Amino acid sequence: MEDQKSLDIPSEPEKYSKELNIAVRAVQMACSLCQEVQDSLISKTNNQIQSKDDNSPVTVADWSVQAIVSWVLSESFGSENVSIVAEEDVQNLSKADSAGLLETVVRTVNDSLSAAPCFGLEGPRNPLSSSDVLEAISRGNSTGGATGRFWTLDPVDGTLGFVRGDQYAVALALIEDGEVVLGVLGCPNYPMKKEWLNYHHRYHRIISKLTPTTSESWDKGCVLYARKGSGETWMQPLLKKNNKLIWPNSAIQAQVSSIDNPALATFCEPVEKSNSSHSFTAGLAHSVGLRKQPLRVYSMVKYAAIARGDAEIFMKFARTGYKEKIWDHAAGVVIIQEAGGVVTDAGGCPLDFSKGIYLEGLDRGIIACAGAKLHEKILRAVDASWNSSSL
Ligand SMILES: Nc1ncnc2c1ncn2[C@@H]1O[C@H](COP(=O)(O)OS(=O)(=O)O)[C@@H](OP(=O)(O)O)[C@H]1O
Ligand SMILES: [Mg+2]
Ligand SMILES: [Mg+2]
Ligand SMILES: [Mg+2]
Repeated sequence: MEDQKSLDIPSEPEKYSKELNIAVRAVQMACSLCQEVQDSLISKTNNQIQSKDDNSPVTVADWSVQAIVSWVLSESFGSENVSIVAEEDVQNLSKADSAGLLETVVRTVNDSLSAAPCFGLEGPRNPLSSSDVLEAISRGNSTGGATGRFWTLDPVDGTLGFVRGDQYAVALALIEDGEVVLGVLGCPNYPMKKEWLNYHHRYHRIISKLTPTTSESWDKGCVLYARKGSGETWMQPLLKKNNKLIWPNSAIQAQVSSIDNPALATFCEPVEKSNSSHSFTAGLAHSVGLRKQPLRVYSMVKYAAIARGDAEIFMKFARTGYKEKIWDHAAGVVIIQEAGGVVTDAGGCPLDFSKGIYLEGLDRGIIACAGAKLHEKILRAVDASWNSSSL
């Protein structure tokens, strides 16, 4: 009887389950949008790649994804409850000579939102106007901090990879009282199985013209997600616009690699030398006996690679003076940790998401490893190499 009673007590719903559910769907929809824009960027030579003040690229996809994710979150939770720290602003879009660009963004946003039901989301009753879209993008201008709840969004991480037809990611995380509690990472060009990477999307595109592919063979991308403290990271294939969503969309668990011997490990790092010192990591790799060539991959796909066990070490040592932003790391950190990995700065401290838009106080760089033992070894090697390097 006792047992019967306890079974009758409804179990407490998992914390953040609604947030996670909506976030994964929104990222799926964003990935679909990005794939369409990336295809059009590559097929046409057009002027839709803009430069920001720091000369970094920004595209229709960056603004459009920020608009749709912001819109979906606001609709789902009420705009008064949603605070978002996101990368893009409306400055370039609102210029007098940007009318054409804004029009393209508005069209892209409405095309994407009209397919919201395919992702299990509700779209708007009427298409969004330019000012609705600008407002949705601007809602990403929160500044974060140590208390309360906010989302952080990198609508397109690795924009350089994106415009080059290569890897990029859509990254969304929920932060509460300074801790990342949810992370969702969409990787539209990172197939569910690493081996399919060889089947590179460029070839894929050519082949797909010849043979219509089923969703099984077509899923060249994946979405990873994790909830802090669950001890689980999940990965699902990318949804196509007209596939019916069957939640949780055949997700499988992702786990870090068990390799703890540096000689057998693969390390990944940013593609651009200006984003991380390749010479420092090359010296360090040599000192710990890493034999494999570094895997240089754009974007937070590097975090995904560690979480899935496709690589064991990720290092980023930005030049002195560069301050890492929270949206470039939040989703990746929780996804690696819940998959069994360890992420800290080079001093072994956790990354601090409680200080606003930057990871303040970061010691030298970021080190993510498949496990604690390997992480320990890399930290020691960084210390040993640091003083003899010119960084
Ligand atoms: N100088 C400098 N140093 C370090 N990091 C920088 C720098 N400039 C930009 N960024 C940020 O790096 C983000 C891309 O980082 P990645 O690790 O993916 O680098 S790379 O694209 O592989 O080279 C990139 O993210 P996105 O702008 O979303 O693409 C930037 O936020
Ligand atoms: Mg980024
Ligand atoms: Mg970005
Ligand atoms: Mg950028």
